[in-house]
Amino acid sequence: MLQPYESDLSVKVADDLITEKSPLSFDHVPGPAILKLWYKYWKYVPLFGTQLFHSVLINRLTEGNLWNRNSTPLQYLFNRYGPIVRLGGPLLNDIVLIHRPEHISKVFDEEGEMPTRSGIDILQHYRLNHRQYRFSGPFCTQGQESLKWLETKKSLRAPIAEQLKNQFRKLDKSCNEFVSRIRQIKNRQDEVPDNFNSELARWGMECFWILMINKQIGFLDSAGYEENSEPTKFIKALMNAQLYLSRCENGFQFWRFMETPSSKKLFDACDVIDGIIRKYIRFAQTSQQHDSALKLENKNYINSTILETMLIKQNMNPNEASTLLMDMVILGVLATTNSLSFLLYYLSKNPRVQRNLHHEIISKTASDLILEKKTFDEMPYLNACMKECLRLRPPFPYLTRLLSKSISLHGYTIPKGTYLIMANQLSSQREENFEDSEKFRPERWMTDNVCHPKNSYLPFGKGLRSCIGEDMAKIEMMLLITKILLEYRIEYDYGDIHSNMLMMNVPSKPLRFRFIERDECRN
Ligand code: HEM
Repeated sequence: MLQPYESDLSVKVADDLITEKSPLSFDHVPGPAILKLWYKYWKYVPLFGTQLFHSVLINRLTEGNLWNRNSTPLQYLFNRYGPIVRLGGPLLNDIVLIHRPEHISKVFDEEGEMPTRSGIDILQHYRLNHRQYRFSGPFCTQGQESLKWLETKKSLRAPIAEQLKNQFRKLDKSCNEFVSRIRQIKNRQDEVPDNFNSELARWGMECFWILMINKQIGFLDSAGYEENSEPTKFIKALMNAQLYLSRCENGFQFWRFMETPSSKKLFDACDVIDGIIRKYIRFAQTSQQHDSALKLENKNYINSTILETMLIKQNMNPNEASTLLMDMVILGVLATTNSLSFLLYYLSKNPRVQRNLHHEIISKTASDLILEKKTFDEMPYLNACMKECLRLRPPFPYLTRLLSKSISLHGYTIPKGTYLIMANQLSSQREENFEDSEKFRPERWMTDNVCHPKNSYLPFGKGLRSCIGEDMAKIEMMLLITKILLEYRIEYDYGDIHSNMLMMNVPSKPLRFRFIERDECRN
């Protein structure tokens, strides 16, 4: 039975009252009435850790014994209270959890011109307080600042699409280098070492800089692996940043009051990343001065790199550009490489799918056909495999929005200022939205009439604040999978890999894949 929020248990929620015509007040939204600190819950809302801090006490709080071995805490809450759950407290805005596609649609339909999502407070703190910058970064930006970001974002879309086409050959080359690297690092049982995720991060960074500055930096070169090389320093800092970002955000946020070991390590890692990014910003500024006369005269940015576009066309200062690039790296590049890890895992666990995909790849790359960006439009199975992986393991399991106006959801009035957590991973794993939802079945995306409810699958978010790196991520992932499968069959012999939360879904175990040479196997 549903219980109304707060202590007035005498208020009964009659189903027939729940109509859009006469919305019930917010106080009727069900949710845990007796709040109790509960650690397990917290880790399932990591992205939201920020705004939730003052409600650390609230967010892990719930009624009775929440631990249910068969479901995540979030599922428990939905099973217990229904499709709309209110968590709230005396200290902060209320939080409402939703998962139904029609409710998610409604939030996006009404998100307005300045949508706000939950930021990442420790990153904001790093920028605004530690570095004294003025831009808190795209992931954190809110209010008026976000209008400027949205303008920048709009102007970057065309250059990104342009560079994905123009730099395709370089991306292709870096994927070939990665494939060769696998050959160097796998052991006699064809197994790659435990740190394969950081190898993938090197490849992700190489692709990132190709697209931003049209150059290969050498993350996959032998010199780039030397202990004191810039790529090695960058990758170490990146992995540390991911780890300590998550430690600072999830859990009690002592860093708000004083420097903690985790915030220090995070800031040190961010300083290294910032320092290296700034070096490329300085290069771009120099080359900009060099030929800016020509470019400005012709108002022609076609030959500019994305970084130059940020600096020239968007007039971003180095602090702003560095902040944007750092967010893209820490959250975007790692989201891509973690998704790739899961895709490799799913392919290794589903030999039939891997075989079908290999056949498609062979047919498209037969004879001396040169791979091009548009080749992927003709590879439906590859696209389907990627979608299926992002359905089961989207890097960001939640989307969040701060309501800019009151809306009516499921018969309740949800007031302006409420934080909405939209459980998109849960939504794309519910049986009513996807049949056999737990299975990795790319074929579900192959029919003309894909029948899942609108907005039940949103790995890249939606609306004005949706992911700017979607095409980059997709093209890079498809290119690398194609190259890998052309050379190797992938196997994995260990226990199931689930996801851990490190600001995003990351594989719970080392990626000890076996890459077996194609010419040693029959398929
Ligand atoms: C598989 C890879 C990726 C996934 C699944 C992903 C997913 C997401 C999601 C869910 C959001 C929030 C959207 C929303 O709130 O509606 C987001 C935002 C963002 N992503 Fe990605 N992302 C990926 C890769 C990338 C890459 C490669 C980059 C850039 C290099 C990037 C840059 C960004 C930026 C800058 C934002 C903030 C956009 C804004 O606030 O307006 N992402 N991403």
